[in-house]
Amino acid sequence: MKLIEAADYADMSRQAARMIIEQVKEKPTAVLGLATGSTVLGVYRELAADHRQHGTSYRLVRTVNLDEYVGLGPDHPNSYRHYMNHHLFAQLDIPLHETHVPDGLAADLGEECRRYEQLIDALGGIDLQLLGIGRNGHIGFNEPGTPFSSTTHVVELAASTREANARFFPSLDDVPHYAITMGIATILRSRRIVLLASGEEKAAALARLFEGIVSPELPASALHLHPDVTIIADQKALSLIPKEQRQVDVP
Ligand SMILES: N[C@@H]1[C@@H](O)[C@H](O)[C@@H](COP(=O)(O)O)O[C@@H]1O
Repeated sequence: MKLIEAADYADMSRQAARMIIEQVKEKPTAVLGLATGSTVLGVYRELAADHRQHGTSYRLVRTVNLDEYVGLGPDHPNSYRHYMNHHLFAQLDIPLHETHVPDGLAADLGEECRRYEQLIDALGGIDLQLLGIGRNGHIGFNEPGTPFSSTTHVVELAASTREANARFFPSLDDVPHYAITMGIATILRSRRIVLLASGEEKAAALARLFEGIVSPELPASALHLHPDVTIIADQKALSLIPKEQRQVDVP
């Protein structure tokens, strides 16, 4: 694992966007694995600005998102499909049919999970997967206890995750209880992974990640098993890790 220490949220966002832009320039047909949430919003703003100002093209890029709420469709303002269309896809020249998000309205959710898994393989696998991290160390919606062998599956959201995401909904009761998420094994099949962390509320999860213990109790710790992971974290997210311990070449 490689750590890039960013000064703050804006610096983290710029550095992550730079990596994505370089990936797309190097391989115009790249498959990008994308995430939702607050952390990655700055990255998407940077990509949109770069597209406007410098014309980086996404015409041949394909994308797959990590997860989606069960029961929320593209028109629902809180669905991840809606988020992606609004914050990123509408700002780029990417054809919408080349962007993929699990279908939270699928009648047969098990079948949808199998379809999504096969789709990722059919696209040739993910070149660069962008990740945020939950306060409990989740990646995608893989909550603590999820086996590292998991592929795309339906998950019941932890109470703490529903509470953390309630800020986007009218009330806690409106937050869905279930989601479809890429599994840990799906994420680990990506060729490169970039995990972002910003702010004090992520400091505890990041400190546990830096302890180097590899356990399903901290889903993000599966990233220690991957050969090409870059963490870009700002000073607040790193605040519980003494400077001399900011080495992550473990285990
Ligand atoms: N499913 C999403 C994750 O994909 C996201 O990375 C994480 C952090 O979200 P945020 O960036 O808003 O803190 O939690 C959410 O529940």
